[in-house]
Amino acid sequence: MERSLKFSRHFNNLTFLKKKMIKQSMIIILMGVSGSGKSTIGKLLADSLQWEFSDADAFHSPENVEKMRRGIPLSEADRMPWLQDLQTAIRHWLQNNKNVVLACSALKDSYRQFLLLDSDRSANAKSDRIKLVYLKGSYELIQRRLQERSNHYMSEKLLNSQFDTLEEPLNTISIDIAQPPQVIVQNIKTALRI
Ligand SMILES: Nc1ncnc2c1ncn2[C@@H]1O[C@H](COP(=O)(O)OP(=O)(O)O)[C@@H](O)[C@H]1O
Ligand SMILES: O=C(O)[C@H](O)[C@@H](O)[C@H](O)[C@H](O)COP(=O)(O)O
Repeated sequence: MERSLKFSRHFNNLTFLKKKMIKQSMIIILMGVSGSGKSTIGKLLADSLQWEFSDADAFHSPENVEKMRRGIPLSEADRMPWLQDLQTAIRHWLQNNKNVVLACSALKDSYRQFLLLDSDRSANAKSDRIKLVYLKGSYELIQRRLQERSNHYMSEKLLNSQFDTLEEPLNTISIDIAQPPQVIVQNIKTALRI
């Protein structure tokens, strides 16, 4: 009895040490309105870290994509299944210890709460494995960039509604997007200390 108790304590200590030694993966969510540079910066950042890159655009249903193509803003109900799928993906990455940069508009506080606070089941409160980075820029700058962007379904007419829906995050790393892409990537890495 005494022996088996000792063994089980020893085993628990080993499991604890093993957990501490395995470096836990991280998810960086790059958020901001359409045209703020989430995909461009996200790919560069993921490349420079040798992490996976994922674009939340790819999680939208064909119906959502068609709506945005026609210049109709998504409703709360349109976004719910999309956010649900993104939450499932984040859980999967965390469980499989994958480092991922995710480009995702995450315009409202409630969406961020859903993705950041409710995705990491092992976290008691806020997950420290999911980092949020806000790509911040003026309407005029982003409008100019959207006018120059081609091969994208998103109608530039939606920029007004994107800004109307946007709730700027507080107490979050906020990066000025007026800089060249490589400078932005370096600023994000510096801010996150990675
Ligand atoms: N820092 C930057 N400087 C100049 N152009 C940029 C910068 N970031 C993005 N762009 C350009 O702006 C447009 C929108 O960027 P994109 O990455 O598609 O934004 P989002 O994914 O947020 O919609 C693209 O044509 C992209 O090449
Ligand atoms: O919630 C939304 O209204 C959309 O998610 C939107 O914010 C997102 O930005 C689009 O997917 C367009 O794609 P781009 O951001 O790449 O333009």
